[in-house]
Amino acid sequence: MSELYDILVETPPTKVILLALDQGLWDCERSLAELSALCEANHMEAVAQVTQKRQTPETGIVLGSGKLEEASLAAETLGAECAVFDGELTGSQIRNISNALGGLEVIDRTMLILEIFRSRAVTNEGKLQTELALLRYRLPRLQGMGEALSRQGGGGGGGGGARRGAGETKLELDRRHVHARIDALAEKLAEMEKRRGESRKARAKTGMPVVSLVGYTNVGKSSLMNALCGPSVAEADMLFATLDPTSRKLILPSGMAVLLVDTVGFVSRLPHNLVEAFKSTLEEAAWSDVIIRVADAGDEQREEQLAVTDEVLDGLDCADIPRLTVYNKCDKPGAMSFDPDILLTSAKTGYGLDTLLAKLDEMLSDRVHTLKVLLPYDKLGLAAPMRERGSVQVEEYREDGLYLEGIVKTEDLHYFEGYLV
Ligand SMILES: Nc1nc2c(ncn2[C@@H]2O[C@H](COP(=O)(O)OP(=O)(O)OP(=O)(O)O)[C@@H](O)[C@H]2O)c(=O)[nH]1
Repeated sequence: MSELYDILVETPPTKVILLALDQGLWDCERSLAELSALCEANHMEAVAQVTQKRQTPETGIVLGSGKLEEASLAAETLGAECAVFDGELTGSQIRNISNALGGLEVIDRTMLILEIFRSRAVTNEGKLQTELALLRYRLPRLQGMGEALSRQGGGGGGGGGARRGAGETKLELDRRHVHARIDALAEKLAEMEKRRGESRKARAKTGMPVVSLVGYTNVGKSSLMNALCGPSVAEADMLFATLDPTSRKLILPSGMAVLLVDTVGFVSRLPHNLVEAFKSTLEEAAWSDVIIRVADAGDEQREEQLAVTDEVLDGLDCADIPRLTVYNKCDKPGAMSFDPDILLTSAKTGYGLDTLLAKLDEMLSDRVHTLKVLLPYDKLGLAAPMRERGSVQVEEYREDGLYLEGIVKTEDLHYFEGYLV
């Protein structure tokens, strides 16, 4: 993150012009608003937007030549250095549009999202995955792209030349080199994926129930995590503040300790290669005991977004994991009104957080038991499952042993048979 903040402080945002083709397939205005926020998240400022309503794209240049002339003029007048198209473009479309705009650099929505993911990646695996996704997407589009993206903080971090490819200009990006880099990245990632599986197994052994927060970007997942566990995860009013899953320990009212996992936020029309690239990140959700689907109570599209969230989760083999829906940001003016059947929360004011915790306790209740035990002094090791995977509420060293009152996981119950009080 510090790298990003340095860039934000040092340089003014790159001015860009947004281009969109409105075929009536989705809410174009809303999509452009999201694109503008994406630009902001990548240190770019949208100074104008040019939209054309038409059923079929113009051959080669997508928008009509008159529209592109209009865009070219607006870009020149407003000092835009780059045009961002709200959709996916092929390599030749990028070249053609760039030519029609007098050589202005052209990028597309997917590239922008991939670049944001790359610059926000925290873990080594996240960095490699994002670089791989970006290189794979850029490879057939090398010509026609310029430097606006590469100026947004390429390089740095990620061990030696590990990230050079993603930050270079088109001239430096020799196809052969990119191919070799893609192969090397894919190989390293396969290795890491294997190790990741092993660490998941290790986590499963610790036995703490896992609860993951999933949902669209900016709905307040990191804020909820902070409000529930105390501050520590970076939070920003920009998209994609979270790239890698972050886990924190959360103590429920019953005393049960759970691992709360924050996952990467979804975006509308998530590019296919991006889903692939982040599959292992989203798969965290598949390893949970409970999935909390977070929606923005003030967003009109919340139900559609929840449906997309479910679709993605279903593709990740999560069908049998209980889901809890939380409508966050209920403090916002115009948010949903109170309904006893709906779990409304505000990470900002703390409203509903107690109910959320109680609900988690209820959903996980069959996972734990409350016990009173007296462990003889030669059996003190048995206290470990209660200390590490449950919680100790009363602890007294007595003449005949250690007296404990607390919570243990159901699968640990057998350790205490024979010592119950
Ligand atoms: N009014 C209000 N704003 C909130 C609430 N929760 C979060 N926000 C704001 O919403 C913005 C996004 O919050 P985050 O917690 O970063 O959202 P996220 O879902 O983790 O986003 P990604 O990391 O992009 O997936 C921030 O500006 C928060 O301050 C809330 O309950 N009420």
